[in-house]
Amino acid sequence: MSSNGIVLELNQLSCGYGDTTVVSQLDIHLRAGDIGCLLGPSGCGKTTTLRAIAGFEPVTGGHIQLDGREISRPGQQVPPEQRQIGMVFQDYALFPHLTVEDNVGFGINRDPQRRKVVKELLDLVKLGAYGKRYPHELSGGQQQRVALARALAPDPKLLLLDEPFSNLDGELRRRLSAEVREILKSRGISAMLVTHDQNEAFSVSDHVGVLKDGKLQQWDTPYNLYHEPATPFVASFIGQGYFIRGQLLSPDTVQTELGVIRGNRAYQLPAGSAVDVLLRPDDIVGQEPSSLKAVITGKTFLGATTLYRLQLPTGSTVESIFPSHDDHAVGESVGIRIAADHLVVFAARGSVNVHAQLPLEQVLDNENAAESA
Ligand SMILES: Nc1ncnc2c1ncn2[C@@H]1O[C@H](COP(=O)(O)OP(=O)(O)OP(=O)(O)O)[C@@H](O)[C@H]1O
Repeated sequence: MSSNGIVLELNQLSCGYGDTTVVSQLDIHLRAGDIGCLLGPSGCGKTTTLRAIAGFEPVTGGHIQLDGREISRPGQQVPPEQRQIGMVFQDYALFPHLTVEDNVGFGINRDPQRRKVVKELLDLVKLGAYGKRYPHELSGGQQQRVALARALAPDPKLLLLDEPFSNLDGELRRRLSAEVREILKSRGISAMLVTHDQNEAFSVSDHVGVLKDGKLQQWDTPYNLYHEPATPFVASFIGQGYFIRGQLLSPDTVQTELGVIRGNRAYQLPAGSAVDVLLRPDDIVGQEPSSLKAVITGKTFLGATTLYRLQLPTGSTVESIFPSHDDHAVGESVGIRIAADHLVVFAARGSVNVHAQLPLEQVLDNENAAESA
């Protein structure tokens, strides 16, 4: 680890294919022992970034440092096998003709401790009894655990995981991702994951970078990405929610159709500015009696809770999570109240009409237009 506790640094990193820049001026610092994640829509450059870190793609701008040592810059790069980076791929990529033990020990053939290390790692991934089996005799989840043990055997400085759970489904996927986090944390292993699954990103990682069109929108904790999104894109890509139009009354209060809402900070916009206020389903709760009424237009039963889509008197739509025993029918009018600790506000890109509600897609289109202007 370098003296500042950072294991991986991407500084103004750019890379691409031929003349096409795919990833542009990325700044990411991963602390030693942390699990980072690159998250974003298909084609935003997640895998390209991971491959650049691994040394499979040259960089066209900026540089990458691992453990205080520069490993990539334009025209110069340390070969992948000399980077001390382990990789786990979506398709496991195990050697079919080698036993589980030999797969795990493959990268440490000359290590006198090989047997001991292999045993320890197989125990770590809960496959101690499977050493003599071949990959085709294992389930998908077990094969991925072997791949993880194999990647950890040479004691890498950093582990890269490219969509490691996407060949698995449902419950197994959720369980294995939690297990992998526990394994990495128990050994203090630094890792960077690529996924397009937000739940997976949140359950595995300490920090998540949201990419859009090869640019980093925000590198932050899952909590902050959800509650303090830095851009309208992050606000819409992460979690659920609707924007309603508002007007800033003072640095921390906004007039909206749901009344005056006080935020948790001073917003850097002049009083009177038109703003778009993000309301997540957990920012609106049921309350009876309440002068604030909304009509239920949609209902999704989620088990412990129910997600309701609500229409406000002005026609705007918001969503709200109710405890599931607080059961209502579509068409019913319910009392609500705002319970937003973290009020997320962006400068509105349209008219100052407080009651106008922009569809999210339009907010994003406006943002795109502003970016390319
Ligand atoms: N070998 C290649 N040659 C040329 N273009 C490529 C190559 N690999 C990827 N690209 C392009 O680079 C862009 C980013 O691809 P990348 O695989 O990094 O995206 P991603 O975010 O990982 O997407 P996904 O979630 O779909 O895997 C895409 O437009 C893709 O078409």
